[in-house]
Amino acid sequence: MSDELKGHYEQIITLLGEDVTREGLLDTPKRAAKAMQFLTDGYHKTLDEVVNGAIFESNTDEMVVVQDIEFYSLCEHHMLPFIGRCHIAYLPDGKVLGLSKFARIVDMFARRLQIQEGLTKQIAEAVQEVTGAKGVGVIMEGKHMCMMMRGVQKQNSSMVTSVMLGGLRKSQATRDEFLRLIGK
Ligand SMILES: Nc1nc2c(ncn2[C@@H]2O[C@H](COP(=O)(O)OP(=O)(O)OP(=O)(O)O)[C@@H](O)[C@H]2O)c(=O)[nH]1
Ligand SMILES: [Zn+2]
Repeated sequence: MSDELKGHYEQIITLLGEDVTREGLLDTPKRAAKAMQFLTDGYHKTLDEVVNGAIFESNTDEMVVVQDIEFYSLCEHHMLPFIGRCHIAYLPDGKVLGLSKFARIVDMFARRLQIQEGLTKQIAEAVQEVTGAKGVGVIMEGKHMCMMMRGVQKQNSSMVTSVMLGGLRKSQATRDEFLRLIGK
């Protein structure tokens, strides 16, 4: 697979007008293939693997917030990066999830071709599925290279998306608490 991808990168680089035999580019097709495979390795992961059983019993029923999880994704329209921060809140129902697993869930979905809205929803639904929480909220703030480096070239724009499930959807007060905790 990697060799095939490497061959395609050789063609792409040549079609872009470069000389793949010049010294600086000799290993570039291989590196590019490897980098792209890393940036899309979310396709080869499952929620079970990523969570690895790190669900713990707990009698806490207060909101838990994990904020400022950085993400790096690729937009499905241009395959250019969009990057930013993700904030996750949940209302535990007898179980809590290992802290690092929130970041692993974010990476698993971010390392695919995505639009930010879909990414936000997939993360929220995954957290809901593994924790069985009474409510889940996910807010993502992203900067899209396809809007900054090309196209309309707006360097200061960012996109905010949110998905609220269960108690975070139903209760304005709970949503407000989430926003307050992340300083919004
Ligand atoms: N809603 C949404 N749109 C996105 C996201 N990433 C990129 N886009 C948009 O997808 C659209 C694709 O529009 P097209 O007109 O088909 O493509 P294009 O000619 O390259 O568009 P421009 O970017 O306007 O030059 C653009 O408006 C992008 O800004 C995303 O995560 N969510
Ligand atoms: Zn794009």
